[in-house]
Amino acid sequence: MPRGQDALRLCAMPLNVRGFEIYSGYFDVSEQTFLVEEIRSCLRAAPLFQPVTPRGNPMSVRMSSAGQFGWVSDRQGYRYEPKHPSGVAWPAIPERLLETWRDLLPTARPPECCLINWYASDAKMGMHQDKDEADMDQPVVSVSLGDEALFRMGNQTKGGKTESIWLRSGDVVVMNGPARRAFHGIDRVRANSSTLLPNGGRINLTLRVVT
Ligand SMILES: O=C(O)CCC(=O)C(=O)O
Ligand SMILES: [Fe+2]
Repeated sequence: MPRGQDALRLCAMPLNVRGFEIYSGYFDVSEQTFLVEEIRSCLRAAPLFQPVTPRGNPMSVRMSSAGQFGWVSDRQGYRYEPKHPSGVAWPAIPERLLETWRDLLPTARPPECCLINWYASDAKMGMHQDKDEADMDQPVVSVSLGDEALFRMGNQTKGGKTESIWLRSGDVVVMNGPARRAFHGIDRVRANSSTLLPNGGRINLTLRVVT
């Protein structure tokens, strides 16, 4: 159920926080439900796994990917791989997400990875930069589904002042320009703040150009 161009334009004015463009309520509930179904189908082909940091610490977020490349982390480091750890190819990126990318970023190259992050209510993601991509001038698009999460936005170097915002189900964040290289992370998830996912938790989808 692709949404009409007019509907897309209605939410074209994002909130700008330190260069992070936040499209609040970009997806309505029926579109969120559709996306969850699409992601469930991706996860049947490429199940969630628990990544380990290069230092050997398990991450609290479980992950998988769709697209030509998937992001993985283990003792060998952070990187993109053409296959899921089980050896199967990653499933295709759902068309609705490709459409969103084209809507928000008509001049960017198409995304080659959709990282699927799954947060249980106690999961978080430490402050980091997205910097495993070859062309860091290409934007990143992030979609939030399910429980709300406190998203912290910092600077292009570690430390300094930060600002936080609660991301809700259906929100989309574009990281482009200086914000593309800015530190960011998820401090916490607010349990039971959404009814989208029957067992609670949060899904974050991050679209990226890898090569
Ligand atoms: O979960 C989020 O909203 C952010 C995810 C993120 O920063 C990442 O996957 O690199
Ligand atoms: Fe990130």
